[in-house]
Amino acid sequence: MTTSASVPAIAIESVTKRFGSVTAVENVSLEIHPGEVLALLGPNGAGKTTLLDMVLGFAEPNSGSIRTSGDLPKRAASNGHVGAVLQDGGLLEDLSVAETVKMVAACHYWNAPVSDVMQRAGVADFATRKVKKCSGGQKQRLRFALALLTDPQLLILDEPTAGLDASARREFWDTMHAEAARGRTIVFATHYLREADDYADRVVLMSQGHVIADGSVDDMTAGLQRKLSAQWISDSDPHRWATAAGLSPEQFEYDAKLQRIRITAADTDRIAEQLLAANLIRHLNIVQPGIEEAFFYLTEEPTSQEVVS
Ligand SMILES: Nc1ncnc2c1ncn2[C@@H]1O[C@H](COP(=O)(O)OP(=O)(O)OP(=O)(O)O)[C@@H](O)[C@H]1O
Repeated sequence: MTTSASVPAIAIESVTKRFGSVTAVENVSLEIHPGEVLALLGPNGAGKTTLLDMVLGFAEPNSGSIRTSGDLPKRAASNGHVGAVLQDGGLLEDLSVAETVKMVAACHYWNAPVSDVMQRAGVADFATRKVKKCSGGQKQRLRFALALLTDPQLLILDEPTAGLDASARREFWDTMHAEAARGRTIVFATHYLREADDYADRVVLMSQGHVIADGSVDDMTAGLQRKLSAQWISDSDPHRWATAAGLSPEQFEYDAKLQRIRITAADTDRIAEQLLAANLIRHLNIVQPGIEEAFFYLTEEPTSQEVVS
């Protein structure tokens, strides 16, 4: 596997894709560098699959250009420079796992040693099992083995762990992590925000065909409000304190039964210092917003799905 740091792994320039009256992707530009692990997030219909399909050469943009390792997507894919794990890429149910890998290997002009690929993708242990007897997680590993056959510099994964249980997801990502450590560029679309947080160096958030945020999870959560909670231990009225501190009723809550205050604010550190200095609270807890909060805030998805620890 060779990578050149000077040529972007993927260069997307002002790309727009329409389906009739629907604009699935609008004027998107992105540069993805060799060795990056990038998560593509966004609500249903945001344009993630359409963008990945264009990167893989399955669809053509209406305008703009895409290059993968400096090449046209179709050429890069046919040269084996790009591997893809798609959610429901077809598999022949009556073949065994090993037969499937060998058959697909035979279709390539060049392939990495089959036994090595099977080992790396974690399918060697169930190599003789028929595809129809494999679990969802095992089938995804098999698709992953097929994607690795040409030793591609770039791996594109569209919702690779959709429908898998937590342990199958973790096993899949452990394997993927090892491939990222080998310097492969990995771009994956997911609805599991935790996966983006755990495995990606960079997160691109799409909504309605546009890129609305691009950076690390820390960048995306930096400006969000934190949540402070603590036990109120003073005889004074917490509401009076909150008003004097300039907190609005939306920012301040007091549970008289539990004697706990809850504050939502950007400057919780300063507020905590004041409360502690005046000996008003104990058992202080400040929660930093995570990727879920950033996602729902930026995409304005309903907050009922918000996960607050
Ligand atoms: N072949 C197609 N014909 C017509 N419209 C399409 C086609 N493919 C996608 N679309 C539309 O383009 C928009 C973007 O869809 P896309 O599948 O790219 O979104 P997504 O972010 O991958 O969504 P999801 O998370 O639900 O998979 C949607 O409005 C979708 O209905």
